[in-house]
Amino acid sequence: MTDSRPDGGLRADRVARRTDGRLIVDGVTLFPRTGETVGLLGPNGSGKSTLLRLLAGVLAPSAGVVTLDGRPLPEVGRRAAARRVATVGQHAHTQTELTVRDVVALGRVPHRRLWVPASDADARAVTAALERTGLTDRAAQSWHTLSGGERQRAQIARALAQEPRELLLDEPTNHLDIQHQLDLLDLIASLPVTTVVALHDLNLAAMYCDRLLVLREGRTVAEGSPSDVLTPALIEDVYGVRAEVTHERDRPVIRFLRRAPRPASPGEDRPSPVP
Ligand SMILES: Nc1ncnc2c1ncn2[C@@H]1O[C@H](COP(=O)(O)OP(=O)(O)OP(=O)(O)O)[C@@H](O)[C@H]1O
Repeated sequence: MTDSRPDGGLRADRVARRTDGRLIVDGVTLFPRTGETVGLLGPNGSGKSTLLRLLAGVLAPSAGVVTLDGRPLPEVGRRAAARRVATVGQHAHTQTELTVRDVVALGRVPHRRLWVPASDADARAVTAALERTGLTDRAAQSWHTLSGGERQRAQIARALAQEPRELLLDEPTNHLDIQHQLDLLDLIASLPVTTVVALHDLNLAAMYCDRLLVLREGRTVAEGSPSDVLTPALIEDVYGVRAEVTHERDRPVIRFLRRAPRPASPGEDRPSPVP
């Protein structure tokens, strides 16, 4: 599905962020199409989280602009933006006394007026979000007793309860076992929302993203479909790792190649065995 409005949705136009005199995001443009899943790739420290925080309006750009339906984010206002854009960061901190359902219900806050009790629609959105993330059984459990992966899923559920049209995720598969990684990305890819997701796993990005944006030192070095972007040359150039790329059902599959350890030649000092 493509966006019929020329300036619709959440967009970053030549955004830069300077911190301590260093450009950590440098002139990045990202125009996600409605409903698509855009993967943000790049080595550690390349600016993925900072770009997500600029898109979320948590950080202000030093140059360039982030717009929501054509209006700069500061003009849209925090509350109105929160009804549209949900974010899941890398490190979620939430008051420990809350139950899982309470945490997920926080997603409804932007939709509720002050002092007005939760409506049936709020309760339905929370129940649906718990179901979609497989946390129904955990609803009454207190947050601080959850495993790392369950906390991650609860934060995704909170974002879903928000019923956003734009979803920003920073390494959402971090703490998840492989089954939950696949379930989560299946879920994200199936949602009728525009998603920008920072990922480290190139194979998961290849499987689930419609488009990829690769950053290095804050700058875009490649953008396009997974097949166009994830070439051996790009992977070696950006990550310094040799890789073999094949294709399955039009999606790249990446196998990383490490040089075999060089056998010691006769007479050469061998490393001492670990005691
Ligand atoms: N508040 C800050 N003050 C100083 N430097 C910062 C600040 N925030 C980020 N940086 C630096 O900016 C660069 C980009 O950081 P960022 O967290 O956006 O990278 P990333 O691509 O998300 O990294 P990772 O894959 O390791 O999560 C890093 O070098 C980081 O140290």
